Amino acid sequence: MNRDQAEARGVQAYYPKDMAWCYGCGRLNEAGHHFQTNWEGEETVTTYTPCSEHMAIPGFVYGGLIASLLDCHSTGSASLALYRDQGHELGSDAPLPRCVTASLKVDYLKPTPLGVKLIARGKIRDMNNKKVVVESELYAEGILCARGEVVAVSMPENFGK
Ligand SMILES: CCCCCCCC/C=C\CCCCCCCC(=O)SCCNC(=O)CCNC(=O)[C@H](O)C(C)(C)COP(=O)(O)OP(=O)(O)OC[C@H]1O[C@@H](n2cnc3c(N)ncnc32)[C@H](O)[C@@H]1OP(=O)(O)O
Repeated sequence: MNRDQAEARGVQAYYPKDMAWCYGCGRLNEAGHHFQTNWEGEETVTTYTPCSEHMAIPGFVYGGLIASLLDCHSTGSASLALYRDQGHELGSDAPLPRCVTASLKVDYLKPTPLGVKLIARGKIRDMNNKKVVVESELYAEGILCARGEVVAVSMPENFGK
């Protein structure tokens, strides 16, 4: 995959197979959302268009879906940020940092409409070599509908053991 393709596909296209099953962003999970996150300047961006099955009340998106979007957007953003900090961009051969969610906070500011493209925009607020704090805003048709703050942490070698 070259750098142009990587930019079109996002960081999740680079997760190794055993890390590509996440319900939110794993490309190998057929039932999942396949969120894709990439840089846009100094911000990170993930887009998704929810359909009727993602309903909370008629016309509006279930908050859990918004949390999922902000979650994977943020762990993807954290991987991108650590990777860039190490001097790499997508398309390079160096292994990507693996990040999991330590903390996820969502503020729901406005009802989020179904059937339109949602755009999550993230900023890296704080970072060291194993922790990244990502603040995000979620827009629908230019309206700020939710805010998220995630602490993403490098996945320990002994994760789950
Ligand atoms: C060729 C190779 C390429 C590889 C590419 C791989 C890329 C793909 C990788 C992965 C993709 C996976 C798909 C996406 C995943 C989507 C997101 C999810 O759903 S993840 C599942 C839900 N999350 C969990 O199950 C975590 C469970 N929790 C834990 O495992 C631990 O609690 C963990 C790792 C989060 C923290 O472990 P500790 O507490 O031992 O780590 P300590 O070293 O003490 O902390 C590190 C820093 O984090 C802060 N921290 C830890 N927990 C915090 C919290 N709850 N709130 C705030 N800060 C926290 C600490 O204060 C510390 O900060 P200070 O460095 O000192 O500034």
